[in-house]
Amino acid sequence: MSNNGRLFVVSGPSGVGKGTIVKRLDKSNAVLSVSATTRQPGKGEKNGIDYWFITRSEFEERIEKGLFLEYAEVFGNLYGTPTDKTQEAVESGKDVILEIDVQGGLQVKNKWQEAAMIFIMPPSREELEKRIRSRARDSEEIISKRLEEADKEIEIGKSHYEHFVVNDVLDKAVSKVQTIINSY
Ligand SMILES: Nc1nc2c(ncn2[C@@H]2O[C@H](COP(=O)(O)OP(=O)(O)O)[C@@H](O)[C@H]2O)c(=O)[nH]1
Ligand SMILES: Nc1ncnc2c1ncn2[C@@H]1O[C@H](COP(=O)(O)OP(=O)(O)O)[C@@H](O)[C@H]1O
Repeated sequence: MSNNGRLFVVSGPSGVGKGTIVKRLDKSNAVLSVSATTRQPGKGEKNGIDYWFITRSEFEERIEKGLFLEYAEVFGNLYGTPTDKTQEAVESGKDVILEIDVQGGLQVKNKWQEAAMIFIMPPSREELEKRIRSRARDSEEIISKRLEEADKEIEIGKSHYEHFVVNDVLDKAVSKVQTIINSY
């Protein structure tokens, strides 16, 4: 059928502002995919809205059953995109936005060549560090891990993604991502 929605992968280092950007995209013809994760819910996070919070054994069971479009371990926790919800949305003509890490992004691209790959870049390393700190939820150890990982993610992003948006001024970054989505 011709009126299927499209898949948009949005990746970028932790703290760059992916979550903030995707929340502000036009949802009239697009949905945000809700991932499953084994990490603990953060303050104010709701099951089924921010993530599907499940145990590691439930997650592993779902891997065995082949229920994930992609999954990856990020900072010690498993994260995955449920295939059924994505499929349903796409078949109903909705675009689906996947805010996932680069490992997952590459898996999606392998299975679904038409997926559009968008990478969010920080204006600078200093600004990235500031944003990670501004969330005030990570320990020093986790913060330095996230920064180390950021360099690796950016390298992978540069070689495998098609669209790059620097998240400097938020409104501008949102409209650039929106323009990319609208161009498909
Ligand atoms: N591969 C994959 N990565 C995901 C998924 N959901 C979230 N992530 C990524 O996991 C990382 C950690 O997410 P989270 O715990 O929400 O923290 P934060 O995004 O860094 O604030 C981020 O890079 C997310 O993009 C998913 O379903 N699959
Ligand atoms: N353009 C921006 N300028 C300044 N701060 C931003 C900008 N975009 C996002 N932030 C802030 O940076 C922090 C990390 O953003 P978040 O969306 O949680 O990142 P990610 O989902 O990539 O981990 C949040 O405190 C958010 O409010």
